[in-house]
Amino acid sequence: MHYLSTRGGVTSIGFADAVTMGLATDGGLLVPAELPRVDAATLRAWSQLSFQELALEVFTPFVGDEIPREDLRALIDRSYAGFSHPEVTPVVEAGGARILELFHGPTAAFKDVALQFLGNLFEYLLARDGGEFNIVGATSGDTGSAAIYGVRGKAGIQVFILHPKGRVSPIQARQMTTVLDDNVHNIAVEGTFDDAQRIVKTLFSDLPFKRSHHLGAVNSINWARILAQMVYYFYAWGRVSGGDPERAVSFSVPTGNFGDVFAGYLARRMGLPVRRLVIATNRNDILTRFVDSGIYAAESQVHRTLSPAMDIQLASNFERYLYFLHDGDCARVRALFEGLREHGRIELDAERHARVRADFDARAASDAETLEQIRASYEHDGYICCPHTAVGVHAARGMDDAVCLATAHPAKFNEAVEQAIGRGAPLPSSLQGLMEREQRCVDLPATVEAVKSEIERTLAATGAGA
Ligand SMILES: Cc1ncc(COP(=O)(O)O)c(C=O)c1O
Ligand SMILES: N[C@@H](CCOP(=O)(O)O)C(=O)O
Repeated sequence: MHYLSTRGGVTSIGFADAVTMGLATDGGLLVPAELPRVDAATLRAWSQLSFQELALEVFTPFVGDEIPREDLRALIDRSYAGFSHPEVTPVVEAGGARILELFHGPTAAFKDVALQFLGNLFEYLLARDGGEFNIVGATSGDTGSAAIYGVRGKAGIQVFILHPKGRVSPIQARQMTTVLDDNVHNIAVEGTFDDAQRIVKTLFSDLPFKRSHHLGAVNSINWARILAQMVYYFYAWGRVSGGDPERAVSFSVPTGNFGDVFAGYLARRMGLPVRRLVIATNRNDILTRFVDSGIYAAESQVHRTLSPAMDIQLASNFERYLYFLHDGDCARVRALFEGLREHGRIELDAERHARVRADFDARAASDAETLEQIRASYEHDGYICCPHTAVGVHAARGMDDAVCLATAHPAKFNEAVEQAIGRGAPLPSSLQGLMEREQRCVDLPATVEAVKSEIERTLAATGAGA
């Protein structure tokens, strides 16, 4: 399998290079040159597999012969051994909905599904090919801790995680800042998640800096994130349909950076029987407005909501979707992003807009609706969902075939949960004792220069880097 950039500046690299490159060197995102098709017989066979066996089958065509099958199997097994549920991502009937629980990993959010694998993959590639990785990532709360848990203590890897100061939940902040391994470096920036993401993308676009400091990406700009997140769509479909290829299901996906729902979109393009894909947003509803109007335009500010991990204006993976929407026309994608930079908007013609509406439904939930959904699910049978999950369950109301993605454990957001139902969710053992532990984090202004010098200073002190 070969990978290319959505903007055309990278035309043919292999899987390992795509994973280590992260953001494409021309500023675009890497996508597979072709998508394998999954036929009805394969779907039937896959529906019988365990999560780990299924991951091996889904990954294989994308990895090609770059990693021997037994090595890939071992990587997958190691990545999911630490999940607390034997099914890894079980589907449950709860709170009056059908829920795909994605929070049974070490940091209690769906990011673990991909980042446990990516951490092990980085380690494998380093052991095989030599070198080092200095990972730089931006987080609105969950990617950060999942990345840190994916690579903490791993030789040859340093990880720098930028989070927006005061804009992640107290538990999310502690999950990151209480990890004191020497290779973990937390940076709280005075700004929003979009500021942090812009800084990270700027560093990756500074090719001399990227190359000399061996930067690696853990955000969903990294293709391996999308690949690993596709697996649970196939898994959930198998559990719900019993493997009947005639039976399509819908998915409702709480959305911020567009990585998760994009993984579902690709799974459908590969042949997974998906009826509707619902983009569920909070008040930061650029994607909902895009589906409704065909116009992608950020508002003047990011709104603080009860689902803070989705307080995002510009969605990273939207570019990958535009690439597929324009049938792989890289010049067109490049022009659209130049237009976004110059005029602050992308506007589709009527024909493309109709295709978007065929690809997705989109609904936004206010904080009041989010609280009301947490309450309704709880009153149904005592099931507590996190506010992000509640946004997705709310968006799926009235759909009888929907699987709602539960993206985080509710105890990570107990302030919102308490507001809704008057009590918090019990803390899983992985989240206990965090508030009492020692922390390490530096505060920085939201500028590229400040972050760059902090990375250089830290790498010089650790003896890693250039
Ligand atoms: C709990 C939670 N739900 C949903 C999302 C949205 O996922 P995505 O960014 O892949 O759209 C995020 C982070 O982005 C998250 O942390
Ligand atoms: N909500 C995310 C934002 C970053 O998204 P990613 O999928 O691109 O890593 C978070 O929790 O950090």
